[in-house]
Amino acid sequence: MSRVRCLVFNAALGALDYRVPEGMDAPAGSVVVLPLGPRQILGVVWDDGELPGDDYPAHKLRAVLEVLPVPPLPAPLRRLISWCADYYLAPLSAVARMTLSSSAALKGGGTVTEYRLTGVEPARMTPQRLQALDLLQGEQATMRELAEIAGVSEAVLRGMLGQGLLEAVLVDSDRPYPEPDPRFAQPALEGEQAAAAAEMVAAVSAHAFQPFLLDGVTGSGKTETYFEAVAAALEAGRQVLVLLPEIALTAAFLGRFEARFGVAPVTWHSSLKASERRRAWRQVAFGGAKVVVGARSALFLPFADLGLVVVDEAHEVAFKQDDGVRYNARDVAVMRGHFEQVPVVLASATPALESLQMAEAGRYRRLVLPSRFGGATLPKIEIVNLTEMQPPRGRWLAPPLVEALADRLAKGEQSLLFLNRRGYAPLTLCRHCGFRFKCPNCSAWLVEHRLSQRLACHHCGHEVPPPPVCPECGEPDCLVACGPGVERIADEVGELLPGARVAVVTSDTLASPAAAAEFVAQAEAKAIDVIVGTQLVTKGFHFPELTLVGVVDADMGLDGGDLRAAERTYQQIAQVAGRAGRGAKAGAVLIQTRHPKAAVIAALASGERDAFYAAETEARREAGAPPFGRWAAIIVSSEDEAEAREAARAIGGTRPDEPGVLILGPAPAPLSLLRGRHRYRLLIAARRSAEVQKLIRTWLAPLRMPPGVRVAVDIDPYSFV
Ligand SMILES: Nc1ncnc2c1ncn2[C@@H]1O[C@H](COP(=O)(O)OP(=O)(O)OP(=O)(O)O)[C@@H](O)[C@H]1O
Ligand SMILES: [Zn+2]
Repeated sequence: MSRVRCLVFNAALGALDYRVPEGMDAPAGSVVVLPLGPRQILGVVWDDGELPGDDYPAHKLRAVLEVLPVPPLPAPLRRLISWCADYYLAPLSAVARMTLSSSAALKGGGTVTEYRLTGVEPARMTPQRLQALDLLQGEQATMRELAEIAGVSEAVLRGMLGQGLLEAVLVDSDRPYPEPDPRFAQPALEGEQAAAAAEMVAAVSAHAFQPFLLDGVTGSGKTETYFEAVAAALEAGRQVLVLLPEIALTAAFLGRFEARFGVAPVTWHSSLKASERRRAWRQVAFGGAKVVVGARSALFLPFADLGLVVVDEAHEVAFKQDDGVRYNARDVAVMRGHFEQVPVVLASATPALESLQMAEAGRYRRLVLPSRFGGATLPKIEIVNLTEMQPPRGRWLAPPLVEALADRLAKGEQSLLFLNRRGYAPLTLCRHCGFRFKCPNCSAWLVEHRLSQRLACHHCGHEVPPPPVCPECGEPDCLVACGPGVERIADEVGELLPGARVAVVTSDTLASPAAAAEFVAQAEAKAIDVIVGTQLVTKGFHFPELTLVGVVDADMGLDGGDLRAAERTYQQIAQVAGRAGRGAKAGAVLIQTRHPKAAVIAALASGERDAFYAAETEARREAGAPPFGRWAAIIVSSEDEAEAREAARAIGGTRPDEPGVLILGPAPAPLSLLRGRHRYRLLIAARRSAEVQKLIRTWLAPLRMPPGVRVAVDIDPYSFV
């Protein structure tokens, strides 16, 4: 009889032992159905000796009920899951659950019935049918998903099915994806591109772990260059994972991929339909999905034969997940490459300081693309000193920027204004009594969104329509908007340049890949004159006719005292500046600031990136901050403020005393109320050599917290709110 220890998806249960019945094959990694009391639960057979368990007597063991029809999770992936759980102090089951991310896929292949429009005109039109006919153009999905897309009930759709307006289509969830062709349209690489590509290609062929930092200025052709490594992996018959920081970038990426490889890659993100998830997951596991492009969650997919991992825009903070398992996808990607024994490419024009440091230390191989492709020049950067040139009252664009916008409009060229603030105004108050609109669940102001006519909290999603009278003093029509958001800047552009076609681009307006694709198409067709956007438009996009970038408020990210404030400001502004002048026409960038002498602004203006990074690196080294020290945060929260405070104090009271480890706090978090929970923070700052995880584990393990208290550990934190 063979005995297996299984990981089950309930952290409280730990690992459980089962018996493998005669004739059943259940090697490590097998996804299995297990009996537990009267229930059946999902589990994964784990490696012998890896998980602690008890010596439950062999004759009492219950038998594994079934091995699910998917390949066992491969050994490198199991090691990655274990590593993540250890490193990020997360329950193993929580990490493993990120791998088993399609429950339908586990049940095997099969057919799904989907529906689509037939093109038949209805005998009787109703407003709901009209809406469905409009919104379902080009869609094919299950009834439930179509109902969601169309915003009508399933009953309406069933009625349409009965009338022949919709038809059923049987979809095989195991149908293969078309294979990308590595030789479909090979570009001729320029000298430095070719040299960088050759190194990456060699590493792919060697099938050995090798992290690369592909450090190329904006528009240098990093994508084309790493595509050669992708091609090499395809030639070798292996799979590739490309991680992008946001779904909004996927649309542009798909087009470029298809132009190079003949077909679109497989996509993986949270807005996939259930049937697409099932198909993608299974094809990844069986090796039929050759190239997967996805958000950070794609990192835990069960690739059958991975040959290369690429993290594009690798400096992006969006790779850090700040709830559930708090991991950094950039770092986990490197670990995945390590366990899979394959190269990992981190591509960026503004690498994270951590990544540059790793290159400096010789752990990553740095590949440099110093100039733009095709002779395009980097844009000219000018500072607009707002203390000398003020916009008129109630406006945010200073005269030089307005002039430059008017000039581009007259020439038929495109402009981009960057302000990292969604909505119309960040604060709304009553002119009469001074009342400020605050979120009831968070310590944050409500942000006015005029397009959707809402006051919204950007932390918890709480929304209210703007009230006709002040809720405090009852005065009608008394609300004033304070400060600018992108919508307000768009209004200002509309007033200053009446003919301009203005597009607001934020996560609100580009919520889906389809919306993003539409925006890219419009911008490429020159149907947009001025783009006003948040950080979403700072990277990845390539619009050759865009010749002017205006940074509305360069100082915004600098206050707050965040560890990475200067670095992030540098990255965002350098990235958005990089959108200008990518084609034949030269670009210009105007940066509005009240602090032209601040080191980061001066570095942007002079283009002295290396000097800026060097100074930043020295400051971090002196402060013992990451990457020279290890930081971790403990966040204690409860719906009850006193309970949160007490729990945080109790944790603080048992703090370990170790040389080289400094523990600060507990202190109320800057965002002291979030989604209805009161929050306290502790910060652990340790020497690089300290075993921070072990220290936290032994510190927190004996503490018993009231059920309403949550204690979250954030290793290498990015957020300090
Ligand atoms: N060798 C090449 N042959 C043909 N076209 C190229 C080549 N290299 C780059 N390009 C083109 O130049 C443009 C800029 O390249 P790309 O977008 O890959 O730059 P990037 O370095 O990724 O830029 P960013 O970091 O600013 O997003 C693209 O349109 C790309 O197709
Ligand atoms: Zn809120």
